[in-house]
Amino acid sequence: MTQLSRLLPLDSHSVLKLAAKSMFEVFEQLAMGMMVVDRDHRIVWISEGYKRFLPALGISDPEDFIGRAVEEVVPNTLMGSVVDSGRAVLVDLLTNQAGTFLVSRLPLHDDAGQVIGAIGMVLLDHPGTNMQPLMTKFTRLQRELDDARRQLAVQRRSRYTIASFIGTSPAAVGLKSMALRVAGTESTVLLLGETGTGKEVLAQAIHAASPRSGGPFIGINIAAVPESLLEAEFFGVAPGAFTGAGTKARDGKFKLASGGTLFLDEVGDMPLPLQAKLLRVLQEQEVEPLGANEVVRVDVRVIAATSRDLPAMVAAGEFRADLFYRLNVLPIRLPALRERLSDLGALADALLADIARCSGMPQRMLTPDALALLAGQRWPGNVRELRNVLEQASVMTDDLQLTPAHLAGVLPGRASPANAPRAVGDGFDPATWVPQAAGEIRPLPDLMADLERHAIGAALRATAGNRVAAAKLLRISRATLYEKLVLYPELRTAGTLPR
Ligand SMILES: Nc1ncnc2c1ncn2[C@@H]1O[C@H](COP(=O)(O)OP(=O)(O)OP(=O)(O)O)[C@@H](O)[C@H]1O
Repeated sequence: MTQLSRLLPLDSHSVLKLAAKSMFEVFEQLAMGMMVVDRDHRIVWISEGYKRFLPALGISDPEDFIGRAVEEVVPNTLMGSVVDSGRAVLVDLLTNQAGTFLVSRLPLHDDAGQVIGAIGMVLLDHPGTNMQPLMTKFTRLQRELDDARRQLAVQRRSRYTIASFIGTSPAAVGLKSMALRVAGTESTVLLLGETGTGKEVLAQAIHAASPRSGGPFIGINIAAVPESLLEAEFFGVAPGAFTGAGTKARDGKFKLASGGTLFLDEVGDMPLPLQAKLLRVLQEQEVEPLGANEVVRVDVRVIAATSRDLPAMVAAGEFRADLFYRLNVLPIRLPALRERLSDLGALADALLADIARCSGMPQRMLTPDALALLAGQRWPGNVRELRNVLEQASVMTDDLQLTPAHLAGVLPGRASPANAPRAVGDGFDPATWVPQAAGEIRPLPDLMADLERHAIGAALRATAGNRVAAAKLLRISRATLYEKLVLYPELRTAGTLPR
C-alpha cells in the first residue's frame, strides 16, 4: 500500500516502466542466467549468471559470444523462432552439450508493438535433480512416444511382396509380371476384381517393389469410414477447426502417405462431393486440411481398388468420369478364384500354414478328394472365403488331414439345416416362417442373422449392388453395411453383374 501511494503521482506509463525494470532485476537475480537477442537473432547481452554456461558451450571469452547468431552458439535454442513468430515459450526444456535446462523465452516489443528481439531465461539447470517427478514422467512419456513411433513405422511398411501373391497359373503369373512392370512407374494404378481376390495383397506388393518401398504404405477403406468423417480422414484437420481452439491438428491419410503409397480401397464407394476433391488432390498433389487456410504439398502415389463396375457407375452418374479416367491410368484386373482353379492347392497350403502360424494349432493338410471338393465350389468370396472355410474346418477337428467330411459342415450351401447359414434366395423366408414342431425351432441368433442376410441381399439386388443406396434403403450407415458384408461375404456381389 505504501509503495503504491509512493507511485501514485506518476502516470501509468511510468509505473509500467518501473514495474518492468524491477521485474527485470528480480529475474536477473533469480534466474540462473539471462540473455537478450535482437531481431536478427544476434546476442546483444548476457547476465553475469549466464557466463557460467559458456565453457560448456565451447566459449572461453564472453566477448566471443556477444554479437553471434544465437543458433550458432546455443544448439537447439528456440530464441530465433520466438523472435520470428512473436510468440512466447513460457516453459520449455532445452538440451544440448551444456546439459538440460528449464528455460523461458519472451519476445520484446518496441512502442509500436513491433518485435525487436527476445529475452531468454535459464530458470533451472539440472532440472533432473530439482524436478525429479516431472523429469521421470517426461522421460517415460518420451520413451513411450519413441516406441509408438517405431511400431507405427513397422505397421506402415507393406507386409506383402510379389512373392506373397500365391499362384503359378497363367492368370496369376501374368498378373504378377504386370504388377512388377507398373511398380517401376509413378502412375496411378486401378485394381479391379471381385471381393477377396487379393487386391490389397497386390497393392502392397506393388509398393514393396517400387522405388517408394522405403516410404509408408497407408491404406484406407472408403466403404468402412462413415461419410461424414471421410474428408477429415483424407485431408486432415487443422488445429482449432470445428470447435475453436480445443481441436487438435490431425494428419490426413494423404499426408501420412507422403513419400510412399496411398491405397484407396473400395474407391467406387466414394461419395460424389468428395470425388471432386480427390480429383483435385491427384492433379495438384496438394491437400487443404479442414479448417486450414493453406495447402500442404504431398508426394503420394495412389493405388485404387474396387469390386464395382466403375464404367457402369460413370454411365449412371454415380462416379465422376474425370476421376475415373484419372484413376484408370494403369488398370489391372485380378482374376476370380474360379478362373484360376489350378492355384487352389498352392493357395490352400499357404493359407493352412498361415492359419497354423496365427492360431498356434498344428498345420493341416487337404486330402486329394477334399481338394477336389473345394475345386467344385463357386467361391463368390474368393481367397478370403477359402481362408474362412479352411480356418473353420481346422477349428472343428484335431485331425491333421482335412477330408470332405470335415469340409461338409463349413462349405456354404452344404451345412446341416440345424446350424447352417442359408443362402439368400433358397426359398427360406424368415419373415413368414412358422415352426410346425418343437424340433423345427431354430436359435434366435440364427434366425436374426438369416433375416439380416435376407434384407441386405434384397436391398443390394434392388439397387443393382449400389451400397450407398442399399444402406439408405435399409436405414443403416454405409459403414454398418460394410461390416455386415464382411460377415456375409456371399452377399458382396449381390446385385452386381457377373464378371
Ligand atoms: N494370391 C494370394 N495369395 C495369398 N493370399 C491371398 C491371395 N489373394 C488373397 N489372399 C488372402 O485373401 C484375403 C483377402 O485378400 P485381400 O484383402 O487382398 O482381397 P481384396 O481383393 O482386397 O478384398 P476386398 O475387395 O474385399 O477388400 C487376405 O487374407 C489375403 O491374405
